[in-house]
Amino acid sequence: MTHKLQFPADFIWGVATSAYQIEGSPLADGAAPSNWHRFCRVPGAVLNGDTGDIACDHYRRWADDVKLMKELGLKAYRFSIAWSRILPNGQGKPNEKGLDFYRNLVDALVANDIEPFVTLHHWDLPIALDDLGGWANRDAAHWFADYAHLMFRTLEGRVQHWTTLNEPWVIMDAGYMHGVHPPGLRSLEKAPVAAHNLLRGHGLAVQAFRADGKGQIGLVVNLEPKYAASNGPEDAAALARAHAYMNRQFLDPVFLGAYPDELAEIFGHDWPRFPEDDLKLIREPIDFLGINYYTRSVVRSDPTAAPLCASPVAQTGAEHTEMKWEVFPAGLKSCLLWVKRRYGDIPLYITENGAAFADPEPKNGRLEDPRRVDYFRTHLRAAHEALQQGANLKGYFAWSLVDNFEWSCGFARRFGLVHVDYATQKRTPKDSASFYRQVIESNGEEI
Ligand SMILES: N#[N+]C[C@@H]1[C@@H](O)[C@H](O)[C@@H](O)[C@@H]2O[C@H]12
Repeated sequence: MTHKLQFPADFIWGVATSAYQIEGSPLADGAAPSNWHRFCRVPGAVLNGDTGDIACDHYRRWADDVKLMKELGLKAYRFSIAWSRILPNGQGKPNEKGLDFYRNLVDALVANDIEPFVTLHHWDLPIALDDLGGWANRDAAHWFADYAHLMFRTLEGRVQHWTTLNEPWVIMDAGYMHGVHPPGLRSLEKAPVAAHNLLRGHGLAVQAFRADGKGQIGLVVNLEPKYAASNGPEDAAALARAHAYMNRQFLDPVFLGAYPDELAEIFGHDWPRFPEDDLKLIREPIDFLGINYYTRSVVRSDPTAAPLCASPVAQTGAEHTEMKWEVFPAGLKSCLLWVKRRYGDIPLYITENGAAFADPEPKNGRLEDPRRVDYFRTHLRAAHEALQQGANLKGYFAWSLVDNFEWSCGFARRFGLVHVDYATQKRTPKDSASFYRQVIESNGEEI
């Protein structure tokens, strides 16, 4: 049954991808390897030993993919720029062919009335900078700001919506705390330093944008609402720690100018003392916030799970995706309203929302994915409820345009509205793509 939902007339409907996950050709036309190009070659790092060497071959098929976006009726396209195509050494002399790729992509999007939303950094750091310590090096903030400034000038007037970082929490947690992303560290000492330098880089890039950019600039964070497993004080304290570590660690400094107190408790003597000027820089005002939402988690106190001492409690009776994430649309609404209550009426975009399910193979040019259709339907309804309750929501980007390289899961998890046959690179729109096209055409009425 469809509901007649009214979204704002200027609501933006799009899809999202990222460079390393779809482009392939990581060393083409003067590009240098990224940290992910190297990390994929660490035995056991990526399921089935998959790499982004080919991925969705988007670097070569970009024009056809823009045509596909047009056919799907998309109004906006969120994508990231591969830093190591632009600055092979991470800094210094730009690679003109790398700049040309993104100039051509953006021009094709604009020519097809598809609004480009550009993410400057979606995890793929030039290997040269990784070798200098990556985000644990305080200079990383300046390397990033210089790269950002170059892109603002290169795409000036063609791109009106920029975001600095995609999910800095994942870069910190997966790359520096748990070692499952590059640089593969498990360091209580370096993780908070990397997080802080990511935020400093964000602040410096925003300052560069204010000086030399046009349009709007924001940040993209992943939010996962936390629910206590019981009403007991221990689980409440565990929830507070988990919530501060994942949901407040980046937003409190950006919007409130201070880190959550819980982080000093979590990191203990490894929690650094940060210069006050840093926090002033991090608080550079932004124009909008991007929220990536996938699921929620229920947490309990767990003294054996240092340093957070909080562990997730499996919701066995609930529906889950192939990522083992609970399908929980209400969490999207609570995220949007929590941000408004805590940080004010900042314009919001849902910059990623989607699900991996065990899709069948295409048959006669069609692929039925009812669970993904239902995932989008229930989450769009939750987004609409948040809008009705005052969320300043400006747009929605489905993750993802195409099946793609799902980081440490390789190609074993498919999130796309469009199926990719990786042997032939044939694209086949799934039923969810048709559903989404109707949603866009009706501006949300047909949900
Ligand atoms: N996993 N998963 C799907 C999706 C990932 O593919 C994106 O690159 C990230 O921004 C975010 O984690 C979400």
